[in-house]
Amino acid sequence: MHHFHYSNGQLYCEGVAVAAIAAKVGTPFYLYSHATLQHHFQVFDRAFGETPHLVCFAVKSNSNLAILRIFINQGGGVDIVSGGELFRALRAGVAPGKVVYSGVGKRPDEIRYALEQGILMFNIESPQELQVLNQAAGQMGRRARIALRVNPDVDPQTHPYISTGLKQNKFGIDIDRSVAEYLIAKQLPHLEIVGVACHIGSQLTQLSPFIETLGRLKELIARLRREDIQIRYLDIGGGLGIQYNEETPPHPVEYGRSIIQELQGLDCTLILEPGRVLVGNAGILVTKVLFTKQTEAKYFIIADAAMNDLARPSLYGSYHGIQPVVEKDRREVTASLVGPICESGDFLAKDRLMPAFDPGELVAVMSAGAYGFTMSSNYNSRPRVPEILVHKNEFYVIRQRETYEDLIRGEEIPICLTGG
Ligand SMILES: Cc1ncc(COP(=O)(O)O)c(C=O)c1O
Ligand SMILES: N[C@@H](CCCC[NH3+])C(=O)O
Repeated sequence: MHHFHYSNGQLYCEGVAVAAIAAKVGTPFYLYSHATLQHHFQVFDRAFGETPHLVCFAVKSNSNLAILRIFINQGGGVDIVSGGELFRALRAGVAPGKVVYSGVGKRPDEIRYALEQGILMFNIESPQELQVLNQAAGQMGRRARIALRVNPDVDPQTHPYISTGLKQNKFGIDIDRSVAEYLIAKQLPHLEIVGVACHIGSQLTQLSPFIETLGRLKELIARLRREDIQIRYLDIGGGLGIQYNEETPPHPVEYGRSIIQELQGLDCTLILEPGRVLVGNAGILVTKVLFTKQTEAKYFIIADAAMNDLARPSLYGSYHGIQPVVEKDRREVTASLVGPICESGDFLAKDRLMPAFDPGELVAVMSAGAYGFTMSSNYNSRPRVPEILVHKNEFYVIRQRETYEDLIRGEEIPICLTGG
């Protein structure tokens, strides 16, 4: 559903003109539609109907407290990968019993924090982690609920940097070895085996890799049950793709239907960890053109947002739609939309046909709600941009623009350098 739309040649987010927000908050900024976020959650959640399930939003895709709160208010849980994400999610109001914790490198302090809070489940990614968690739980007088995150060796057919379920990836425990690890875990006194977890990659545009994975997970659960290891939760991760350009990913309803069908009679509570599909198309990045520049080789449109604000194009060569905030009659040019950062890899769109934007014009970088702000940095000492949420006919600053003072917070010049 699209709550970003044009009316009288102006881009709107729900009932608010994007240009009016820009006039108030300056550029660049991230802009999200509350209605879209809520709608995406509901559609995804309802796609699993009466099947016992929990939608654990992948915090890494967008960790703004207000956005987490929207999903939590709908009954959602969270998938976290760090102590920092746990802290955020708790601040946003999540019940610890709805938190699953993935990641290949959990630190001892992060493990203790999650144990203290009593999260739903640790998704264990190595034999050593199993031992460390058991020990930590023992020391704290707790019992940790666990799943093993298995690596099924399935090709998700996505960008190599974001595929996670192949043998050569660092993630999970080889599915063929996982039964042996489950048997070890069963002997560890401070662990309670409750689940099986898996996540094969991100931005998947086909159902077949999911289905192939489910087949392997079902087999594994059957084998575990023969070993008298009871599995209550099956966590199948996230990864459902969205349309950035010409992709045709399955609709969440189709995704849900095929999964339910595949898992009939399994008698597990399903856990899902969607990120991108909930937030990706619910947000845009709004930037302003500073200059245009014709060189001998190319035409550049230089904007005030850069790779530090949105890393995806530079990092993965990803496509994001580029649209005017205020439409006007004009030609199209083959251009690169670039930022002020001192790297030639700093582009938001490269050698593409786009409107011939003029200096001073606002540009919307589409589908920027997932892995946009969360992957942003202060490179080139650029303050991170604000995040704005539109709800009905109002807009709310849900994260303020960083200041120069914010940039140096925590830094100190030691006395040995000041001669004091
Ligand atoms: C363990 C885990 N769960 C969930 C996700 C969310 O993925 P996506 O945003 O593709 O739905 C990721 C990232 O790919 C992940 O690593
Ligand atoms: N950061 C990636 C997705 C990574 C998924 C993390 N498991 C992207 O923007 O597409």
